[in-house]
Amino acid sequence: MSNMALRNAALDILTRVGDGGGYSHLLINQAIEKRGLSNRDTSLLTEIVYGTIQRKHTLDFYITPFVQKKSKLKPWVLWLLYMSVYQMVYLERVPDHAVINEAVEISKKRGHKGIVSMVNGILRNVQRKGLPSLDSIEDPVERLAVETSHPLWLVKRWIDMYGVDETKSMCHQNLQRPTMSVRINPMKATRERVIDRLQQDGFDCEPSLLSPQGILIFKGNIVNHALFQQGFVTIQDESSMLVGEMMDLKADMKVLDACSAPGGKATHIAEKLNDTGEVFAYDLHEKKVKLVRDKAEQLGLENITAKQADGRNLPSMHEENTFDRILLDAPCSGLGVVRGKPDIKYSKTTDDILALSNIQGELLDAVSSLLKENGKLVYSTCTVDHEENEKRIQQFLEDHPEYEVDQAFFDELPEEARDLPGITEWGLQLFPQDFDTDGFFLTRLKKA
Ligand SMILES: C[S@@+](CC[C@H](N)C(=O)[O-])C[C@H]1O[C@@H](n2cnc3c(N)ncnc32)[C@H](O)[C@@H]1O
Repeated sequence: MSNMALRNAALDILTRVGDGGGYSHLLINQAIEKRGLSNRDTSLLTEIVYGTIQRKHTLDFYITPFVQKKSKLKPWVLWLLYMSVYQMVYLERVPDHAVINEAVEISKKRGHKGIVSMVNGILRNVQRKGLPSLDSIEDPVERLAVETSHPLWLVKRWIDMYGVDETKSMCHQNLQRPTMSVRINPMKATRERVIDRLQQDGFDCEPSLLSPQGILIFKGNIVNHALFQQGFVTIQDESSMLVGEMMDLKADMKVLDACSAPGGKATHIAEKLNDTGEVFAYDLHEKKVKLVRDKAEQLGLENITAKQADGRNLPSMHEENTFDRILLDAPCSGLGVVRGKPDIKYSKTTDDILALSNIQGELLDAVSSLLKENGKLVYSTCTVDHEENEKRIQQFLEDHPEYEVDQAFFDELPEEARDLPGITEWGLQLFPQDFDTDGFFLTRLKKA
């Protein structure tokens, strides 16, 4: 693909994301598949699209002094400016003059002469005069928001919840690319053998501290490797692996995964049961249930039954006191995964958080009756917010005196995770800066 075509594709994706026409990770995947992009093109397209979205607020601060009537610009022109300045500031291997020439060529194809000369003028001014200094922002919270490209309301909310230092680290960590991690399938190979094989094939990888099944991959494309294609490993963030580790699973157990798609944790649970017992995996969306079935099949697991259901209706489908273990990996605002899905940090609102917290409460209430006495229920989210995590659990326990936090959970955490700042009486909030994982909350409750 030519450089021009690649940047045009990037601009299409950015403009669609900006219009609310899709999520960047899905649009990038579609573009890669549709155009059959090479590894080099895939990596540059991903870098430009993610990088531009990830830094959007900072880029806006940078271009504002150079643009008159910014609010009147067509969305594609604004995204072209963001995308170009992103490359000029953050991509050292792309020379500024090449970025400007390509932006001008793209403008010629999409707009009239006035737009072409405006884009050319703005980018040449940025190049000649340099960027405005972030030091000009006096308020330290606003500065943090602009510097790390987070909405101001979110930074303020996190500071109120977790303090300035934790929020600062989290905002900076959210700008880093997530480290790839995979989970080995213990029914097919040991972690040592998989690491040996990957290293022989030129991968830079090491064992995870959070899961004995986890491997961190710093260099190497696992998706193209036979071990991935043959179901020896599956891609999963380490924080999610911790859920399977903390479920206290034993052979022959009957386990409910109420919100299971795409099946990362359901398959982990099934592996831990060593293909004994039974995992009942549900999801609200039929289309997504297929992903759970596909993943189970890819990993060669036969102890998962995946079906469509609203988790809130499960009491009408199963008897009370049926399951030994329940996982509620709840739908959430996703503010812990903004490194990999940067669109999320701009699109979520406090209303979304409150609405999700209500649904989480309804799901918890619904599944709670299905747990056997002395059974254990793990609740998790990939978000960083009290409302959906600690307060959600606190409220549930107030409404359900038959439940309590299982204190053994804290002792069973991996040693490295026992003193984290996110540990409270309600569970563990993992911050992305703790282990370079997603921001993630998990806790384990037991039914007396
Ligand atoms: C955090 S994701 C689950 C990820 C999954 N546990 C995994 O590890 O691959 C939350 C899931 O909940 C599903 N969901 C949302 N509302 C639901 C409901 N009322 N009942 C059941 N599933 C629901 C979503 O479709 C989504 O797939």
